[in-house]
Amino acid sequence: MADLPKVVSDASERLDRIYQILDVSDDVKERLRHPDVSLQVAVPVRMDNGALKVFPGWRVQYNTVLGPAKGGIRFHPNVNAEEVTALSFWMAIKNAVVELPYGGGKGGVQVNPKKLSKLELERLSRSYIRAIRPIIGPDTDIPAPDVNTNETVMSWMVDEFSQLEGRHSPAVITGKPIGLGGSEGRTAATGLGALKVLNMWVKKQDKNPEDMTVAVQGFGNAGYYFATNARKAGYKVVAVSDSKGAVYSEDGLDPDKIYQHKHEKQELKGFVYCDSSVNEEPETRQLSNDELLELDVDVLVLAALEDQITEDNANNINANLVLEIANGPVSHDGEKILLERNIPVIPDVLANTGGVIVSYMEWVQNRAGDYWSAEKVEERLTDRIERAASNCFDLAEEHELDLRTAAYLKAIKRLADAADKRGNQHYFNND
Ligand SMILES: NC(=O)C1=CN([C@@H]2O[C@H](COP(=O)(O)OP(=O)(O)OC[C@H]3O[C@@H](n4cnc5c(N)ncnc54)[C@H](O)[C@@H]3O)[C@@H](O)[C@H]2O)C=CC1
Ligand SMILES: O=C(O)CCC(=O)C(=O)O
Repeated sequence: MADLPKVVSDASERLDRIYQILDVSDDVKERLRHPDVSLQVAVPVRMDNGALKVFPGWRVQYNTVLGPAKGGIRFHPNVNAEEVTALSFWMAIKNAVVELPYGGGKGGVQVNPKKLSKLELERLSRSYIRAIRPIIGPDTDIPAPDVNTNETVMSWMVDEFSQLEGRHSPAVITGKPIGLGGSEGRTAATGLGALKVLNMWVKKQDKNPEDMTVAVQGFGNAGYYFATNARKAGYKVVAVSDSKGAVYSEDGLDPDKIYQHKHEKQELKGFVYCDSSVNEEPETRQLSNDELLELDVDVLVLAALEDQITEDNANNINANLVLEIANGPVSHDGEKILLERNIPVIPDVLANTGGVIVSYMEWVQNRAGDYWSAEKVEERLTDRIERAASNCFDLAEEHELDLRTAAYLKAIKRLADAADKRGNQHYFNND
């Protein structure tokens, strides 16, 4: 038997604590330690110069006891088997936390998409779908966007799958543009959902958004929609960053102006804001990414990549609360230090579920052929994510757990119940 995935060994202490509270059979415990399917594929691409280049790709399905696998596709130079396995495990947990009828799924290609032309990117997207086609489908595994993939990439992928199947198959992938069966509200859902969870926490602490400062690491899809909605809700967004650097203003930034600048220049660096009617000096200043992480703010929001807070820098964090929108931005050891220092972490498996919740609604709409208004989507998102947040906050209080362990407790209970109900033969089809 291969070594256990690192994500499982990292979570083992947390799982042991959960098994003290929940009665979970040894069979289910053992099954949860291994992904169902882990597929590595070659993704060949004809480059514009005529050469053939092969990129490694993966699709992993982790525990599909609750339903088909669901989760995004990432294009990034650091993608590897271990990362995709961890991301698929977290998808299994988060889908169970928000009570979706899905297991965990995640995919990725090890590539720097910024170095590809648009046509090369389209060929890569189609080639990846051809490679993973045997294991995906509306009833088996439903991909979606993640880092460096977007609705255009999803359109090419749906088109490729539909051509291979010989029929239009919009429900195979979510995060599509509205004209191709996408849902209202999907693009903003991850950032907006995270804000709704933060608002619940703030209300519970008897705090007021207007008195709170926020720094946001990562200014892509998730970070931008969080920041712009947080500002509208009254929080003061004092800093944001992308991979090349950060900008800061004590008086608060306007995320929409920064978005415009980033769109024009492809980076935040160089963004300077000055309200000349009040001040001739620039009100913004540039920071390094590390400086952003160490700011003395009420909420530090992590919306970039994994392992941004680890045992190496957790002692330098000065925020009062960490909100994880990225998947896995605080390492296992980093979190231990934060919790010892009384800095709570609102975990990814709760905070970033807005995206997959609206993906689920897109899938439901595709299957019913009935499309909903933006208001209906937001109302359903709010209802589902607030219910999950409230469950996790209550479980944390009741069992004196940190919020991540409380979320895992809820998830493992659902996964174990479903496994038990499916019966012995589900896991032991040779018995
Ligand atoms: N887009 C979605 O619906 C969902 C995304 N997530 C997670 O949220 C995170 C971000 O995803 P997206 O916004 O979709 O990706 P994206 O590709 O749109 O944006 C990522 C952003 O992070 C920045 N970044 C990368 N390294 C950085 C660093 N060291 N410091 C500061 N900024 C850095 C990039 O420049 C970019 O602005 C990922 O972990 C993803 O898995 C989770 C749930 C759903
Ligand atoms: O929308 C989805 O299906 C999944 C999004 C995703 O990859 C994630 O939540 O990490």
